[in-house]
Amino acid sequence: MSPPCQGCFTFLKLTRLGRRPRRLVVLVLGLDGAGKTSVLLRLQGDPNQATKTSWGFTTATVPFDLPKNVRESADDDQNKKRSKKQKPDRVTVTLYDIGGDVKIRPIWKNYYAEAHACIYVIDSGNRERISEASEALNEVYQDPRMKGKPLLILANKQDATNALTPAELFETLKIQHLVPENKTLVTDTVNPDIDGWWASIKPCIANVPDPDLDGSAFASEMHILPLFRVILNSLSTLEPRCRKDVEEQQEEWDKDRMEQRKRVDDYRQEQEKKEKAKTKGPDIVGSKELHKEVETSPVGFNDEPDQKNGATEVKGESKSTAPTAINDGPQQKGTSSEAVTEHSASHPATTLFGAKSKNRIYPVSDSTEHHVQETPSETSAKRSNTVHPEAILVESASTAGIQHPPSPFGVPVTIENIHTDGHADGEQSPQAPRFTLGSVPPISSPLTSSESTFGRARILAPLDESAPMHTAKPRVLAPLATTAPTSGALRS
Ligand SMILES: Nc1nc2c(ncn2[C@@H]2O[C@H](COP(=O)(O)OP(=O)(O)OP(=O)(O)O)[C@@H](O)[C@H]2O)c(=O)[nH]1
Ligand SMILES: [Mg+2]
Repeated sequence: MSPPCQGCFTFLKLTRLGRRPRRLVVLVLGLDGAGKTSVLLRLQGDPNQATKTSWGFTTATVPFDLPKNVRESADDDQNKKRSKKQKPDRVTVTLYDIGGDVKIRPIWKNYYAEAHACIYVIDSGNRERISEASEALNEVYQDPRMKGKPLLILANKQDATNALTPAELFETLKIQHLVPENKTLVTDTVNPDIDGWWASIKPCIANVPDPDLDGSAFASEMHILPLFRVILNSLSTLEPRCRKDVEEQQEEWDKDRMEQRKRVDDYRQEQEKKEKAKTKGPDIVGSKELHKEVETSPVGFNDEPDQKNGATEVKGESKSTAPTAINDGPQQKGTSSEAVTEHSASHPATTLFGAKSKNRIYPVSDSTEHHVQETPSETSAKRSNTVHPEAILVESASTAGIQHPPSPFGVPVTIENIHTDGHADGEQSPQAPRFTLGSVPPISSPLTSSESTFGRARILAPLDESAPMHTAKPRVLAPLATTAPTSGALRS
């Protein structure tokens, strides 16, 4: 038998000897304020940072060296010596710290497929919310994509007066029925037997820096390294399962996207039909009479085309036929067609715009592709010849659902997720090789109780600064349905 080539040999050496870092994916979940971000900072050796509520998720990719015999290393000298001789397994772990607020919890499920395990953080000092924490945890592990995956429960805030002990949590959480066959759920009082380990509950204080406990020591102390070991031991079954789930999820998202695109196309076609039906008589573009009228009567130009070019029609149609909720309530300053119409009629810039741009009623380009809405926005103009994008609010199930939708316009769009605290995450559609971020007019009215903060997005049509005037116009924005979730990063 011929010896393996040098490259193959190196590869074999790396994999066989366990030196090749393996990437594990672990979700860090729990209610808001439980201490997830604090745990993450602690693992990264940076516990002094102040945390604030995470509106989205943060990821940290951290390398860890797993001692060979994690389970015995604490109390068995022989094993200690033996494992010292053996090189540790090097793993790279991507930890997803996802916000725990009730409004953001729906996005947790978007990460189940790729996760190998979960660290669930509980504020053990907050007895009023233990049942909520238990419900949320049960929901996670009832999902087929999470069932049976290793779980570590951190009974955090053990420094709080009246904090529940791990044993009390063990009783309260009611997750025994989720324990897979031949696996055990253990509290800190039992040294976890790695092979039969499904879940462990570990007392934790995440936000108090301890000079003797760096990230790695903290991970070891908190059963986080044993958790990684459990994952490694089950990787041969976990990995194919994750791959299959991720593929299925991707297919589902692609299907959603296609359906969404179809809805938008149908909507557009319907709009076009109605628009055509309203422009009775000869086609506007071919009408010499209209040309004449436009050139001689700027006032008529402003009034008449507004009725015809789609601005008012979009308003009417969006109310009655939009496949998803287009909210053109008063808070959408400059976004509803109503606002557009008022603006067109009253703002002095309208005349200027109308007089300048014949494209207004004779759209030059791609009019079959996009409706063109040509009302200038006086508030957000950044350059004199820029027509600023109008926006609509759409509703969606969650932030994840609107984070990276495919552009419904066939051109890149910018998505702004608006949050209760007023901050917005500018997100780009994946089809956005380049676009200009429009300045987003603030939402002036508070969100109504029926509107989830994460259920609203402002979608801005693109502006291409380098494009000729007619292509830099704002588009009439079609409604966007609930869309595929994503794995992009939201700022927290
Ligand atoms: N007393 C005490 N406070 C803690 C502990 N761990 C975290 N905290 C504090 O609890 C608060 C919330 O912690 P975070 O880490 O931001 O909580 P989170 O789970 O990330 O919360 P969301 O991002 O809202 O989901 C912060 O003020 C932390 O300093 C702990 O062990 N003991
Ligand atoms: Mg957080």
